Amino acid sequence: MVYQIKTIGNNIDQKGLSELGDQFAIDQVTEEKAHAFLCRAQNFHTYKFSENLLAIGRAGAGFNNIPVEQCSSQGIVVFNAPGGNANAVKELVLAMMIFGSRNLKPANKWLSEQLGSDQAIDLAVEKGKKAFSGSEIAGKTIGIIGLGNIGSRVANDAEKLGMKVIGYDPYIAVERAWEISSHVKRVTQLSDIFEQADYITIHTPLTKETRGMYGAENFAKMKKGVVVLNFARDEITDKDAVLEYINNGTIQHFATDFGSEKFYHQDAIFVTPHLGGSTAEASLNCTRMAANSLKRYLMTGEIINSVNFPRVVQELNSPYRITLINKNVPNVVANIAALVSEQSINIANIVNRGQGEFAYTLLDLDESNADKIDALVDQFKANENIVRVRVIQR
Ligand SMILES: NC(=O)C1=CN([C@@H]2O[C@H](COP(=O)(O)OP(=O)(O)OC[C@H]3O[C@@H](n4cnc5c(N)ncnc54)[C@H](O)[C@@H]3O)[C@@H](O)[C@H]2O)C=CC1
Ligand SMILES: O=C(O)CCC(=O)C(=O)O
Repeated sequence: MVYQIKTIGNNIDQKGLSELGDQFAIDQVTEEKAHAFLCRAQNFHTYKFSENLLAIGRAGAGFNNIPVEQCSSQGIVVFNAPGGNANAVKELVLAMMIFGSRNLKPANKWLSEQLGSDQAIDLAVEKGKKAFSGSEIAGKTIGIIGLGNIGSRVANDAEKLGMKVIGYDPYIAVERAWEISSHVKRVTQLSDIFEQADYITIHTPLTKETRGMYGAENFAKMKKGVVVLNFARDEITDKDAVLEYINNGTIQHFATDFGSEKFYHQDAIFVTPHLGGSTAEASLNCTRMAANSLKRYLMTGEIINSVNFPRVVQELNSPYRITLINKNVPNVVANIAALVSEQSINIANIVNRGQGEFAYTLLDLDESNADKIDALVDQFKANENIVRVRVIQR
C-alpha cells in the first residue's frame, strides 16, 4: 500500500520528508484523496475534511490552527512536533530581550536619519547616542509564563546569562521540571511574575486562561521600564493595553511575533512576522518529527506525539491488527470483544486508551483468514460507537 501525504502550505522542509520511504507518495493526489496532511501554521478551522483523511501532522508546536475536537469526532489523529522548534524560539526571544533593552530599534532609526560624510555622521553619533543608552540583562529578573519546551530553555539560558529567573506554570510536565535549573524560582501566583519581573515572556499555548493574559489587569501590576515579549500566540496580547502601558511609561519595549497595524511605526515595539520557529534547523526537526509520527501511525497504528489521542506503542506480532477510534463510553470494549468472539477469532492483544470523549483501541488478532477479518470490519463499521476502523496487515 502506498500512503498519500499532502503537504499544505509551501514551507514544509523537503529533506525532512525524504525519510518517509517508498511506501509514501508526497503531493501526488488532491487533498480529497490524501491519507494524511502535513502542515505548518495554516488555518484549518473552515476546512471540510474528507473521509479519506486519517491523520494530520503539524510540523510545529502550537496546534490552535487545527480544529482538534472536530478531528477527534471524525477519527482523524492530529500529531505535533513537541520541542522541535523550541531552540529556535528561545534564541529569538533572548535576542529580542537584548534588542529591547539596548534601544536598538529607535537607535537604528535615528542613525539612518543622520546624513552627510562618515565624519559628520561620527560627530552626530558621539553627540546623540546618549539618548539610546540601554541597560544590561545580567542581574535583572526575568519572569517566564509557561515552562514547557521553550520556557524551560529560556529559563536555563537566562540564568546562564546572569539573570534571576522566576517561572509560573501550574501545569508543568515532570520531564520539564527535571530539566530546569535549580536556580529558577517557581512562583505559584501569576501576579508574582507581573509584579517582580524586569523582563516578561510568555511560552504557553493559546487557551481560555492565556487569551488576553497580556492585558490591563496584569499590566497594572508591572514595574516601570519593563520589557515584555510575546512569541507564543497573537491573541494573548490585548493590543490597546500594550499601547496604553507604553504611553504611560510602564512598558519600555514590547516585542512580538505577531503583526498588527496598531504596532507599526512605534519606536517601543518591534514586530517579527511569526519567525520564532523559522530556522532551517527547526523546520527540519519539526518536519521529521511530524513525518515520523505519521509514518508510524499509518504503517503500524502506533500513536506518538498526538494532541488528541493517547500514546499507544505496541509491537505487532499477529497477522492482522485492527485499530478503532471509538467513543469513550461504557461497554465499548466488551462490545468489541463480543464482536470478535462472534467471528471465532482469538485476540492476541488488546489495548484501549481513552482521552476525553474518544478512545483508541488496538486489536491484534490471531487470524489469517481475510474473509473473517472483512466480516469483523463490517461489524465494526456498523457500530454507532466506532468512528474509524483501519486494518493493518503484518
Ligand atoms: N512564534 C513561534 O513561531 C512559535 C510559537 N510557539 C508557541 O509557543 C507555545 C509554547 O510552545 P512549547 O514550549 O513548545 O509548548 P509546550 O507544550 O512544551 O509548553 C507549554 C507550557 O505552557 C504551560 N501552560 C499551559 N497553560 C498555562 C497557563 N495558563 N499558565 C502558565 N503555564 C501554562 C504548560 O504547562 C506547558 O508547560 C506553543 O503552544 C505555541 O503557541 C511555539 C513554537 C513556535
Ligand atoms: O513556523 C511555523 O510553522 C509556526 C511555528 C509555531 O507557531 C508553532 O510551532 O507553534
